[in-house]
Amino acid sequence: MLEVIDLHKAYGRHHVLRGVSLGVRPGTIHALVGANGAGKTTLINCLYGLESGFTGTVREAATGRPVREIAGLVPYEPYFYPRLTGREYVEFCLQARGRAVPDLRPWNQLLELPLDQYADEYSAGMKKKLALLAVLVQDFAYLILDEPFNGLDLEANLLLKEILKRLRDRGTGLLLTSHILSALLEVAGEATVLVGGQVQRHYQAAEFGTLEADLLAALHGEKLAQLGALL
Ligand SMILES: Nc1ncnc2c1ncn2[C@@H]1O[C@H](COP(=O)(O)OP(=O)(O)OP(=O)(O)O)[C@@H](O)[C@H]1O
Repeated sequence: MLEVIDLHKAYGRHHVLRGVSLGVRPGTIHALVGANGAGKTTLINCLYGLESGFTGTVREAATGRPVREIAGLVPYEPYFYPRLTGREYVEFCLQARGRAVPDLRPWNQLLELPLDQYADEYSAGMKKKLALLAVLVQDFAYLILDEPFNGLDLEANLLLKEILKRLRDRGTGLLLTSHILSALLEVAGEATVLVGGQVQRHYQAAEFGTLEADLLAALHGEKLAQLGALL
């Protein structure tokens, strides 16, 4: 299991994460839900070792290994060096981990990327797909996907949901963030709601029915009261 225990992170005086704990189990999709600025990306960056200067524990519980050794990350905004083709980017990711480069065609028959074009000239959706391709060909035990549906068209969204469910069924543990709550809750088995850098509540799938109403109340309590006076 990927474990986050009592994670605190501040940027200067801004205390962004305040005692966050959660677990991502193998064979489950765990949704990380929260408003803009709630701390989701910061949590992922701490978990993956892209941020330092935090307190608390982030690790794979069974082995104690650093998360980035056993997990693949699709960041919120994947970055690609100029003049690197899609194919070269995937090869670079694999070589950086000392892994052999497999035949990319089977996965790319699904994702349909122009792998011989420069990746920094791809559209936003194609960039997301390329970052996905780079982790899908690596067979990680865990995947951390920050807004994976962002920028994808309807077809790619449907396909991605199916890919995620099949990975889960094969035992992969997945941590997902998305502002598209319906897509997230459709695939997730559990969810953690972050409000202002704190865990507001952990939900199991059977409790998802109340999640939207709870979020509305937590984020917009005052506005709801105002709306009540209007409508
Ligand atoms: N490098 C940084 N330096 C200073 N403040 C930062 C930095 N990165 C993030 N923050 C602040 O931390 C807070 C949480 O940001 P974060 O990106 O983790 O939120 P988020 O939940 O992922 O939001 P979104 O849904 O908009 O992506 C925000 O107030 C943001 O301004």
